[in-house]
Amino acid sequence: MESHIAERSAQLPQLAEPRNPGMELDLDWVAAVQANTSAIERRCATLPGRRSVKKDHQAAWLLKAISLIDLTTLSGDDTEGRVRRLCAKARQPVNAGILRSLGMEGLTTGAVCVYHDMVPTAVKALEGTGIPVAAVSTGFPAGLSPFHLRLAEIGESVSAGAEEIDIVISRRHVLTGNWQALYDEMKAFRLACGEAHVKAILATGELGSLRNVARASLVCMMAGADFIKTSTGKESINATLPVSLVMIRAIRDYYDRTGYRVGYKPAGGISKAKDALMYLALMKDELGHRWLQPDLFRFGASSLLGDIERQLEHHVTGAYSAGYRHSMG
Ligand SMILES: O=C[C@H](O)COP(=O)(O)O
Repeated sequence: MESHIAERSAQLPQLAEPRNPGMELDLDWVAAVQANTSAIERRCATLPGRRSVKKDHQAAWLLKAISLIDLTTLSGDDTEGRVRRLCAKARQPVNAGILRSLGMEGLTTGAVCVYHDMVPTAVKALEGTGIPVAAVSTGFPAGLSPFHLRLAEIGESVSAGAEEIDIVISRRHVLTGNWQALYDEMKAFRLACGEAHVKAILATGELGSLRNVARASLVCMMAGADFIKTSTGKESINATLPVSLVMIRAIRDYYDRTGYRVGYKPAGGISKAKDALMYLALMKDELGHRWLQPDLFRFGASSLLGDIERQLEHHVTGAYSAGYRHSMG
């Protein structure tokens, strides 16, 4: 059992994906974008029943999910100690004995995601591991600080060693249909990131309609986003399956039209292993295996890993441990 679980969860050899360079803003394409809400909701309603994977398959998918987590702490009371503990968890996400028995020693999370002030601590704690640090930026979560400060914040996080920058867009540009302003803003953010990869947080729960989500996704990709991400985790509605379907299909359309693969990051409120499996099934159905690699898919999650660890422990030992035994920070 062990070796084939490891085999099934092994990542594809690292593929060199060219970065999305973006393109001119194509307002005709943006205007033509539609989202059929009832068809999208019908499609998502079929997911929970149809896609349950069992036993060894489930363990393999859960191990895969771990490699795709941006292990996150974004709290006002974050301390260096909490971030160091989180980084230790990113380096060894599951109890060593369990990983050994599943043949998955060396497994890590996809990244660690923190506020700017915590970047140096995380970079130091992850030295030599190859695990990147992601910084939320641009006045996260509201994104309403002065524009020049939002650009400067990106630069400071990159200088401090963040390899990934999660920016927040100005929701008002979407709500007022000012696609040029959204495009210009996103383009400036991408430029400020330099070599660091940029994830565009749309805050979908605040965009008013699925059509707006689809159009904002497209404009951010046109402006050079490496990833599009649902939420900050601070909106009252965060990642959902319908929003994910809309964003994933926007990614597919963009790929079909330009040949560039953009990544997807659902974030906020994903805390159960079974929910993670549903997202992975959706990705596989809509975009295929290539999009299940850390360079093209991440979960933004602060507590998902704890539940996955519990499920894996149950898989190996037959018993569930209490949730408090799997705290993150
Ligand atoms: O980007 C990540 C989110 O802020 C995490 O949200 P969560 O705490 O609901 O998992």
